Amino acid sequence: MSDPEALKRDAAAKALSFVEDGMRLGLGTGSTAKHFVDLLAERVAGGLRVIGVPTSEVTRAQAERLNVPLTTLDETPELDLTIDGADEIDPALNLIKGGGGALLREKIVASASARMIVIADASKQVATLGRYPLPIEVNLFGLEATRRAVAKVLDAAGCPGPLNLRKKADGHVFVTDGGHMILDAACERIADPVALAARLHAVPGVVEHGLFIGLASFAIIASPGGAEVVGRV
Ligand SMILES: O=C(CO)[C@H](O)[C@H](O)COP(=O)(O)O
Repeated sequence: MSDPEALKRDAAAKALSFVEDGMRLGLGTGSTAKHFVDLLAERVAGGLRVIGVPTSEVTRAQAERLNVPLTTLDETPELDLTIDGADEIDPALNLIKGGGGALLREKIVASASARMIVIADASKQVATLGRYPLPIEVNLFGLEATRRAVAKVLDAAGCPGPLNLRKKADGHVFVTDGGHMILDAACERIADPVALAARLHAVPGVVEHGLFIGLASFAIIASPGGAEVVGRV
């Protein structure tokens, strides 16, 4: 059995080979992206000049601790490359993201980047998105009304539910960096991610959802045989 952390680190290490001196980077969130920031920091200590926009307060704290220079999208609105993990990756490189709750900033940062590399171990590859619960970030105002409207959209899309308000291990409601809540939708199989993405966006109160359509340029997938590029570099 391969060590999952070693696989994530392999994917992160390969992604580092696409980072060039002077690049403006989007820094992802999650355990795989954490490996990337660790490895990037080693290169920065060795003289690599980059500047990064973190996709969460957790990643910001890590990057600051490791002396990776940071900026914001207000100062640096266009980025060269974002490197981030994913919860699921389909053959068209559509993604489910947001398992770590950072989907809103992750999507803003990826959208501001010329390219996005997804790093993951092979367990994240699926034929059809939906096995992993789809995170939907919602405003606190009108939460129950929004939840019902989202449930209708999911029902029409063939998602059986349940639709759960995300809670932390201590039982308290999970609050995102933007001060919102997350509804996790059990879909099992998302037959048409593009249509579902559009319908979720149309619900007032939905801030963002974890379907990342057409944002990933390519993926680096690590398995015990090595880390392979999936898609066109
Ligand atoms: O979208 C994310 C956080 O919001 C993460 O990228 C996703 O959950 C994957 O995390 P990990 O690398 O820990 O499996």
